Amino acid sequence: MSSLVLSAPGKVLLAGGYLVLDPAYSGVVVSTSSRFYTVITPGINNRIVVRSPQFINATWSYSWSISSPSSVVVSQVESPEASKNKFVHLALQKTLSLALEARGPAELERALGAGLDITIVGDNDFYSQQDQLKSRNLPVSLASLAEIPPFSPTGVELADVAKTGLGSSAALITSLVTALLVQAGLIAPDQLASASARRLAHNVAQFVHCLAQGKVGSGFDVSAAAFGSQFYTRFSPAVLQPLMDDSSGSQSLLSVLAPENQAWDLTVTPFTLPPRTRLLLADIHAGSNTPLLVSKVLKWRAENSAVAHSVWTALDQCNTSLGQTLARLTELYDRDEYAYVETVRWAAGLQPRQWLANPNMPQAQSTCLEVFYEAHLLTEQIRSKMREMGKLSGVEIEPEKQTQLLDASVSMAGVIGGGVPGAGGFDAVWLLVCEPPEDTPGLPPLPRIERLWQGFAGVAPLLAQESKAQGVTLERLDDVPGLAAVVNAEARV
Ligand SMILES: Nc1ncnc2c1ncn2[C@@H]1O[C@H](COP(=O)(O)OP(=O)(O)OP(=O)(O)O)[C@@H](O)[C@H]1O
Ligand SMILES: C[C@@](O)(CCOP(=O)(O)O)CC(=O)O
Repeated sequence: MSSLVLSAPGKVLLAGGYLVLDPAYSGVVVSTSSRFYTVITPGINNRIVVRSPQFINATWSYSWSISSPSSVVVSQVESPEASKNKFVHLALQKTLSLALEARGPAELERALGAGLDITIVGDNDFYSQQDQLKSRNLPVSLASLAEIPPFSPTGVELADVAKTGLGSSAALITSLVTALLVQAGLIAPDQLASASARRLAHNVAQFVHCLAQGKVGSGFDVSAAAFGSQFYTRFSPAVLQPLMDDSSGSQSLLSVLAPENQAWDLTVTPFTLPPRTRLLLADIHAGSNTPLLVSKVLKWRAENSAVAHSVWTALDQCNTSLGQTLARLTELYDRDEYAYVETVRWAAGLQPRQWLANPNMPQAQSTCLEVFYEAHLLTEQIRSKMREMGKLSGVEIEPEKQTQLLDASVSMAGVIGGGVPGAGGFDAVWLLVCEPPEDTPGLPPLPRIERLWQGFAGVAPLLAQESKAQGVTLERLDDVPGLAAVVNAEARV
């Protein structure tokens, strides 16, 4: 059976939380190796059946009707036990409407055939696996997480799952919308990497995500899902306003969502973490209510504009410098790989405050070390400013428990820095850790940090690293471990 598979990564906003809502400021976003996958296979009975096999009561069945020449209506097929999924329903409705507008009814009928079967799954990291580890009697470690089968069932309904904050809805929508755009012939599979295909996928996903959330956020999560790790400056919400206000669905989607539309004024500057460093996330088995945190912080900002302006300005300087410093490390690697790798070996065995202590360090290495140390200082300054923002606005941006976890973690040998990502609160926290070559003497930082975290109740690492692939990607079913098994198990039900 032919299958079309699209994946999109999750995200970690290392720096720029709250600020990135304002187009005057940027964020540093890392896309994660943890991804959402959408698999489309031919269906039957003129139905689009969408299944999320990791959840209980998560199959949604839709019919469609095309009234010539310009309207398609996607309706959920009612059944007493059917739950609703606004995100999935809107992705279908809006992407098929766009396909009808762009390619006409005959092409849309062809794309839908006798129906579509769609399976959606997310890597285990999007959901806390701590209960799984407990029930399997496994110690809390990266090795144990790797033993949990891919796309493991959560045992609960979608509304009740403990999320880790990696942006499940943005990754889900981006993979689903892009898969539908490919299925409908708006994106040729071999063109997906092109700038215009990616922009189309981004624009449609951004619109659907905003509509499903009922508001236009900064959109950094959808941008990371579409384009990969980046420095992100938001688009003006005005570009989407006509579509957000169009309750009758009569507005042209194509004129707003087309990649050529210059009103999409976001800035995406591709970025990667420095070589021989690793992103490491700590799930704290909780998850944040981002909209609530955002509304409180923005209310405080509006009521205290002078103080807020000085906090925002100071934070922005640190955030921008952190982005530049990380990019500079990659440049230093490109310029002198040997000196860079020797620096990582040295830094991996010492706490940051000891890094600059050797007066006999060769010049090229001490230059590298100074930049690593600068990155460390900046992450600490950002944490301190974020705590100040939280204190002033009465919001737990870096709650006391995370402060303890991060303080202990960032004083470990080989840890460059860390922080609370995005809106902060109880989402998984991040660290950037040195990864020295294997022949480096001594225990590397990663297992030492795992051991440290085992002393913190309710804390577990996640497998996620930085995504090697840039943004939304066409996959082969058999190349993704465990994916064919979940899709085929579903098909047998
Ligand atoms: N596996 C899935 N299958 C189908 N729909 C999903 C899935 N995961 C998420 N969703 C959709 O996304 C919605 C959750 O979106 P919400 O904005 O609350 O999460 P989020 O902020 O992206 O979460 P997080 O950043 O913590 O991962 C769900 O109600 C559902 O509609
Ligand atoms: C607070 C905010 O800037 C970041 C939220 O990030 P996260 O979903 O908590 O990772 C909100 C936004 O950018 O839409």
